[in-house]
Amino acid sequence: MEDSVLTLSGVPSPSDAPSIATAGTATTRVDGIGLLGCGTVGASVARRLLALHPQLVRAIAVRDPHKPRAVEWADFESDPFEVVDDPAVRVVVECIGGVGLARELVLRAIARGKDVVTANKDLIATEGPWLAAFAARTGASLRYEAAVGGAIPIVRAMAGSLANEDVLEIGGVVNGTTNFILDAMSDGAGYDEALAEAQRLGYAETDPRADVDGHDAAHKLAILAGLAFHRPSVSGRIARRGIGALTAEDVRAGAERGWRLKLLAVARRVEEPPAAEGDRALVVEAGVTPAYVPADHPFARPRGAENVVRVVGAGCGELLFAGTGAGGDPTASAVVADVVAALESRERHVPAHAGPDLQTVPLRLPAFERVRDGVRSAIPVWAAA
Ligand SMILES: NC(=O)C1=CN([C@@H]2O[C@H](COP(=O)(O)OP(=O)(O)OC[C@H]3O[C@@H](n4cnc5c(N)ncnc54)[C@H](OP(=O)(O)O)[C@@H]3O)[C@@H](O)[C@H]2O)C=CC1
Ligand SMILES: N[C@@H](CC=O)C(=O)O
Repeated sequence: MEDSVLTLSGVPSPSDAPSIATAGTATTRVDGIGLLGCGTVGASVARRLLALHPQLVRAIAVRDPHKPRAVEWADFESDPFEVVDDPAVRVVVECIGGVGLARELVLRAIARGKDVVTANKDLIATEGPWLAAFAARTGASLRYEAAVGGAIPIVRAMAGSLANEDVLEIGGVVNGTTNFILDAMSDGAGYDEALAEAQRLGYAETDPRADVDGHDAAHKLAILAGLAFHRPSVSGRIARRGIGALTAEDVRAGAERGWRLKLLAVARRVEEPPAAEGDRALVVEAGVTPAYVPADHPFARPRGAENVVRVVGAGCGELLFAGTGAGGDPTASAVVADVVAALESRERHVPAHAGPDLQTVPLRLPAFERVRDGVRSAIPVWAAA
């Protein structure tokens, strides 16, 4: 039983998990909240939680407790493990990011049966499938609405209202930083100045290469695809191209034809091989790529740090989820909703997927090719309905 949880097919199985898993799984009965990280997202979360539930916030851990912050809190902790271990903390809110320390902290919280809320798409898109299975074993819950689309409630919609939909396609514009940059470039700004502004506004990841190289969008697409197609799905298998090589000339060439240049992240069903031993295998085309989008298409609409996720289902038809996809306050809105759901335990947490991993093949789109100054460029065009 233990092995089946820790070795989900094709998903990395951290070697330290068994010892942590057996370290203690007692579920606490308190309602305290422990916040890990108080940066762009964490500070907004702290302000919202302190306004809503001041008596429930037990501890906030940061790297540098002496740094000035716009959060009214007297005693910042420097040891996040102490916050996780605090018997008064039942809900651990991870806003540190990355897959090193954050992963250790989330594992520890789950091992102790505590509810975990995280905005960390990197962690969920690389280890989410087995973390969810691990949480199911210890009685913990794992919620990550903020990991995709900032304030847009797409994770909850996919895990709840659309859980039984036959999804044919999911995706769209899921990275606010790159959308902000491409938008600014179409208004005449330079790439570097637009990126610097996105960083100043708190949209970009700590290392902005995660945004511009398409990693962040691939993480979000893996999470969406897992939810849409009910299969363990990790971002390392998603074909990815970023926006770093795009020029103002590329933006202009599209605009002349009525197209906007967007970083798209889309997964769509292409085939379904015959059932094997009761488990349906499922293949989807998935990719992150810059693409020209006709100006009247929903994918062309996001401005600045906005995102749009389109779900196309056999039953529901086309559904659009749009809104602010990055920044402290919009992301905190989703984090706090998860915290309240965990406190009230009134909604089931995001399900652990079973069965064979989602099989992905690269997204195929027609390309617009042109030669300028002897250099050939080919940028895909989103021509689908
Ligand atoms: N920014 C955004 O728009 C969005 C971000 N996210 C995700 O939210 C998460 C946080 O992002 P963001 O707020 O932008 O990141 P920041 O870099 O602004 O904040 C990170 C926080 O983690 C703290 N931290 C780092 N190391 C430690 C440590 N060893 N012990 C305790 N605390 C530590 C930092 O402390 P200190 O302040 O002392 O340096 C800081 O408060 C990431 O997973 C990100 O991908 C999700 C959606 C949107
Ligand atoms: N860096 C991310 C932040 C939100 O997820 C983005 O730009 O979308």
